[in-house]
Amino acid sequence: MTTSIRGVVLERTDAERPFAGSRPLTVSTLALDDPGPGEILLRIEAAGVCHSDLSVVDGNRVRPVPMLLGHEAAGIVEGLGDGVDSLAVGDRVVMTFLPRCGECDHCRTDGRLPCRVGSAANNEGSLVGGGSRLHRDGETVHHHLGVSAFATHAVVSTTSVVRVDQDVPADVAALLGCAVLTGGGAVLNAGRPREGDAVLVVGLGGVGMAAVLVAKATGHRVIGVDALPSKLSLALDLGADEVYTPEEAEEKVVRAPVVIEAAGHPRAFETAVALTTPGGTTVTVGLPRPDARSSISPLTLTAEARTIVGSYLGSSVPSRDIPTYVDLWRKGLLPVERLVSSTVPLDRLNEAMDALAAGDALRQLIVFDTTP
Ligand SMILES: NC(=O)c1ccc[n+]([C@@H]2O[C@H](COP(=O)([O-])OP(=O)(O)OC[C@H]3O[C@@H](n4cnc5c(N)ncnc54)[C@H](O)[C@@H]3O)[C@@H](O)[C@H]2O)c1
Ligand SMILES: [Zn+2]
Ligand SMILES: [Zn+2]
Repeated sequence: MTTSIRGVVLERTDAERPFAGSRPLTVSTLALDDPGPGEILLRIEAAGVCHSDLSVVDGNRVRPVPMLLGHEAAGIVEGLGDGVDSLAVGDRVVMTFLPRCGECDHCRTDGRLPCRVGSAANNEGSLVGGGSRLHRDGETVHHHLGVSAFATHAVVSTTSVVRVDQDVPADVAALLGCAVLTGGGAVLNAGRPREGDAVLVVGLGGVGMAAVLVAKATGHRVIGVDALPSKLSLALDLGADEVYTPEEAEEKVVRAPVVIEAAGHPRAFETAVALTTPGGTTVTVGLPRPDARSSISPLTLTAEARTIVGSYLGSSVPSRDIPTYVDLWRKGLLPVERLVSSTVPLDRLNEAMDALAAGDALRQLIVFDTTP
């Protein structure tokens, strides 16, 4: 059995983006297989547009095509595969972009290393159960990061989701799955600021701004750095204490003991290291092109005892960390919904990618008609 769905498929990568006038994303009707053992069928409620989707479109992250994009989303469980007893039909879940087997050597590092099994499936564009559940006119369409949420429905592994209570609205739940887990985890799991430490964030998109919110929610002074003045004023609105362009920050010798790089640009990584105080930690979250190279002096690490930490999915264990963010949100300390800069219909995804590439958006959210 299959379900007929509507979804946004990337037909080919588009290195000419932005503003090339090319339209590599099309809305297609696809056949979605029933969930297999350990899998669930979800009705998607809301999905955010992240730079990691754009990076597949522009070829910076090389993935197999055709691929149904979207990896930051929330949905309602509509069907259960064999052996699924941890979830019930009607549950709301946060989708996370790295399935977690919970048993491999990487999963035993408490979130520091991305699950081996999940990473291998993500690189192939398949589900951890093997193969794809998405087809179009007899052709296989690949999954994006085990999620593929730019669609009316999805089939995913239960290891890709975390259940949340119904009081957490769909827009908040969606953003918890990538921006908040990644930006928040970069601060709490990887940067680990001590009481009184300032947190500096380089790159104030959806992920960096989530880092700003989580750092503020946990009592830290926050410094925001971005190349775009519009992002600096937004960061002040969201609670940053000070904001600078990279040039201003270097000129004024602004420094912090925990610095998060969330830009995905080699120059931003250099800025992040330069703005880290001696003895401090630079956490790099951005995913630049594979051939990108940065230049830093090894001496700034040795003689001044700095640490550089890489962090994927915020070094998170999603089932442990999402409830923490939900608690902060319930207390009014983490206004996740403020990361939504606009809502877009499914058939405007090409324009949404252009807006993101131009720096004109934080999180653009696709919302679906949720009447059953
Ligand atoms: N590690 C992970 O698990 C993970 C998860 C999600 C996203 N990402 C990556 O994190 C990065 C940020 O994602 P996003 O969705 O927030 O992107 P975004 O495009 O919304 O934001 C990036 C921001 O960086 C700024 N920027 C670019 N170059 C800069 C520079 N040299 N100095 C200062 N600021 C600069 C841009 O103006 C923009 O505001 C991307 O590379 C994305 O692929 C990583
Ligand atoms: Zn993402
Ligand atoms: Zn694992």
